[in-house]
Amino acid sequence: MDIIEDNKTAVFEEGKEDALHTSNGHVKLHNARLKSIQDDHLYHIALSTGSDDLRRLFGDVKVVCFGGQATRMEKFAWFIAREFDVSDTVHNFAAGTDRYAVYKAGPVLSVSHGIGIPSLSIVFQEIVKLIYYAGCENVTFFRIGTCGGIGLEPGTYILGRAVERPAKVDSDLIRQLHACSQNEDKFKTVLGTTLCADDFYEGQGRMDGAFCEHEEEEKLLWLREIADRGVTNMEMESLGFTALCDRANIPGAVCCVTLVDRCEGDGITNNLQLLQEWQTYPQILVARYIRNRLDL
Ligand SMILES: O=P(O)(O)O[C@H]1O[C@H](CO)[C@@H](O)[C@H]1O
Ligand SMILES: O=c1cc[nH]c(=O)[nH]1
Repeated sequence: MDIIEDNKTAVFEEGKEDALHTSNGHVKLHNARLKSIQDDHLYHIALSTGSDDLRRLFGDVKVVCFGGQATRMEKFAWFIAREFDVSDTVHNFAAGTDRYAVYKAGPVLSVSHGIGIPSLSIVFQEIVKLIYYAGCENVTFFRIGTCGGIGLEPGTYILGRAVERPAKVDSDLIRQLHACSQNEDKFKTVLGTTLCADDFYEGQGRMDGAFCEHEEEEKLLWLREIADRGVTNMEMESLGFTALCDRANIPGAVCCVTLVDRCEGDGITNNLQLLQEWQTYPQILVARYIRNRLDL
C-alpha cells in the first residue's frame, strides 16, 4: 500500500523492507502506530503535526546534516544559505526547547545532536519522523563533526533485551563524498574506520581526564592495535548514527575532522580560531556533495 494518510502535515507510506525508500522516494514508515497519533508532538525539537505545517515548512528537504554543537550547525546553515544562495536567513525551529537546534537553509537541514549516542538518537528519531510527516523525498543524512585521529557493542536495550542493529555505512555515499575532495584542499581526506566511544576521556584511552588507570605505553599499544585494524579516528556518535540510518533505510555517512593526533597527545588545542577553521573542513566536503547532488 502506498499513501495511507495524507493531510495537511502527514504522508505515511509503507514499502518493501529491502528498498531504501518507497517507490516515490519518501522515507518509509517503520512504526505503523504513528498513523493513529492525531497530534504528534516532536517534543525535543518543538514542532508538532497538529500545529505546524510540516509539509510546507520542510517538504523540500533533501539533505540533513547533524553535528554536536548548536553554533556550529547554525554557521553551517549560514554557509549553505550563502554558498548556494538558497535563503536570506536561517531560523532555529527548535529554539523553543533549548535542547537541540534545527536550522533550515533551502533543501538542507542543519541539526545539532549534543554529545553521545543517547543524545543523538533522540533528535535522530524526531528528525526521521519530521521528514516522514513532511513527505520529503530521497533524503540523505550526514554527521559532520570532530574526532580524535588514529565501544560500544552494536545494539541497544529495548524492554530489557539486547537488540543488535548493524552499523552499516552506505559505501557508495562515502565514496561519492571522498571524491569531493580536491588536490588543492588545505586538508587531507581519507576513508577509514571510526571507533565510536561512549566517553571522551578514559573511553578513548586519554590520560588527561579526572581519572586514569593506565600508562602511556598501554595507551600507545592500544592505539597501534586499533590502527592496525583500520581505525583512523574516534568520536562518540558514529555507531549510533550509522545504525539508525540503516534502521531508517536512509543513506548516511559520517565525515569528521581530526582535532588531535592521538599518537602525539591527548589535549586539544585552545586556539579557538584554528578549531573553528578545522570544523569547516567536513562542511566544505559535504557542501560540495550537496552541490553535485542537487545541481545547485
Ligand atoms: O564534534 P562533534 O560533532 O560534537 O563530535 C565529537 O565531539 C564531542 C566530544 O568533544 C563528541 O560528541 C564527539 O563525537
Ligand atoms: O579526540 C576527540 C576529538 C573530538 N571528539 C572526540 O570524541 N574525540
